[in-house]
Amino acid sequence: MTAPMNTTFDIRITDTTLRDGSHAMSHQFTEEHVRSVVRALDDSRVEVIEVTHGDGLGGSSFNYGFSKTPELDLIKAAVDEAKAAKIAVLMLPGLGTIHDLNQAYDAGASVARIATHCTEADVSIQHFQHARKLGMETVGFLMLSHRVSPEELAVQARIMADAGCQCVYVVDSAGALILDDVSDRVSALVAELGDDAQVGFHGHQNMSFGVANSVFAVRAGAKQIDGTLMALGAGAGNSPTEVLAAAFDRLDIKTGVDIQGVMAAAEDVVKPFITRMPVMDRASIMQGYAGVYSSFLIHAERAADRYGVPAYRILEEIGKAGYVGGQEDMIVDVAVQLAAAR
Ligand SMILES: C[C@H](O)CC(=O)C(=O)O
Ligand SMILES: [Mn+2]
Repeated sequence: MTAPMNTTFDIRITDTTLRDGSHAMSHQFTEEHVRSVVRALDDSRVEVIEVTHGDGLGGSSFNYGFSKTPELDLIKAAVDEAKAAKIAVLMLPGLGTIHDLNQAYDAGASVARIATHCTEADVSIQHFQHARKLGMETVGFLMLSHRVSPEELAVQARIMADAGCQCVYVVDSAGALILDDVSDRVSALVAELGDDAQVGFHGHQNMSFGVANSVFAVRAGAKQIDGTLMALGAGAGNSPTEVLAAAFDRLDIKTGVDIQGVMAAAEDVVKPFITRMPVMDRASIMQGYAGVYSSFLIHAERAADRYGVPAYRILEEIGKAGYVGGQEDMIVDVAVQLAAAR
């Protein structure tokens, strides 16, 4: 297996400010945003930096929201700026294609992170095979991992690993998992995958458990952990990279990250350009509580303004309906029904 990470450290932090943070920025990142964030993260020895539209390669669209700057230009800028860090891209099969992956690879991206709903790992098989053929490091994202049991999740992780995935992530897309929920899922994946692939964890702050859940993940055997500067990300945001680095250091879990560097990156580089600070408010807490995909927040807020119904109510109904990523267009339907029922 190609070594997915530097084994000098206990775990590897991947920063996804420039991908998950794209949701909170309504996909309006500029080349200058990318260059300044990559420079700061690279100087702080963060080993992997993800850069893509919030919904992955090819995400810029009417359904998901148009990017201000073509993502290939952002990826090229990141590659140009990074001295040591690897640049990662996310793709959701179907939304992004193998053609998009080839273009990202030609632009210099070296880590392919392929994301599927937690029950649909089989749609990622050809993408992992292709990414490995290109020589890219591979990561699998099992989104909305709270929706299935640890055992069911492990079956899906096995599908990804057999296809060539080198690290399968438990992705808490809704910020719905709490402590043991994370340990149980990570442990199940570690037991299933053994030496065949590592396990990672990607957290959201909707119920304020991002960092604590990441600690539980590491204690259960996770080797890769995601964060974003200033928590910039979908819903109430992600586990903040600067807090993860500091907390892991206090727990003597070695990450290799310069803590002062990422704190400065959050405060001096990212905070000034944030247009909408991620917060734990009624709507985002409801996402965690009702198990709703964090990326739905901005869509629900827009529908709330348009149809005069509260965003938290729209999200509550979406939780009951069990919608998954890709069903962004259904959010308007829910708002219309709530407005009609009023
Ligand atoms: C495409 C999603 O935003 C991926 C992700 O970060 C999550 O599910 O969480
Ligand atoms: Mn996310």
